[in-house]
Amino acid sequence: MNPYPLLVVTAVAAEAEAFRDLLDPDRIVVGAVGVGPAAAAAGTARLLATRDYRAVISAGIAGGFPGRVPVGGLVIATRSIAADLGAESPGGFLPIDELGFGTSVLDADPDLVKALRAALPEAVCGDVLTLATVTGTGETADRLAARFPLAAAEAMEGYGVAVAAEGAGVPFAELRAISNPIGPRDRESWRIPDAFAALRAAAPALDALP
Ligand SMILES: O=C(O)c1cccc(C(=O)CC[C@H]2O[C@@H](n3cnc4c(=O)[nH]cnc43)[C@H](O)[C@@H]2O)c1
Repeated sequence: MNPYPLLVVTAVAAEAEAFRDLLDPDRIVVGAVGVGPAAAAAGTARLLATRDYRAVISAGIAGGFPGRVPVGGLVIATRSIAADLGAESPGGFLPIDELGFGTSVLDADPDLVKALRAALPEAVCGDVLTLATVTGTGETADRLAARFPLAAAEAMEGYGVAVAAEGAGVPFAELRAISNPIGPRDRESWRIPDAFAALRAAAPALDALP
């Protein structure tokens, strides 16, 4: 058995507190590193530099693509995709992959995904988009859904955590609980307690990861 702890990275303290008390601190370290891909990458890199970890998980709440995952549901990322990293053009969005500046798509570690799927059979598996701007119109939601037919959710940190994990040579995965549908902004309707309940229900699955 790998002796090193698992690192679970959330954006805000409330997400970390949602399940920290359910996890053995000797086996799983939970850290809140800030909102957005830059804070996620910098904060994860800082934590990974302090000690050895066997894997890193980006976890927290997210928006879900309507019809692909329900509010209150869980999403296991097969890939974390920086959906707004690239350039606009008259012919459409050009990801950095097409600009020759690396990749906007990072695969989750297959062994972690397999273990999460086994422990959370009710979770949806799909791409999770990382955006610096929360989608707030139906037009943007439709455009993203068409550009990313395999995307189940969007959040603001996964790709940043994945970049830091890749830089440190540590396996990465992303687990999201859906607090709101992606679409016209209606912050009052976000069901954060339901998403936190889903995160708490997923705590044993984190404990079971290799
Ligand atoms: O208001 C609260 O009680 C509260 C508690 C925990 C977290 C929050 C946040 O607003 C955290 C922002 C966090 O949420 C992710 N998120 C959630 N829905 C979406 C979305 O539709 N699009 C993008 N990101 C979303 C995101 O990862 C942020 O870090 C509030």
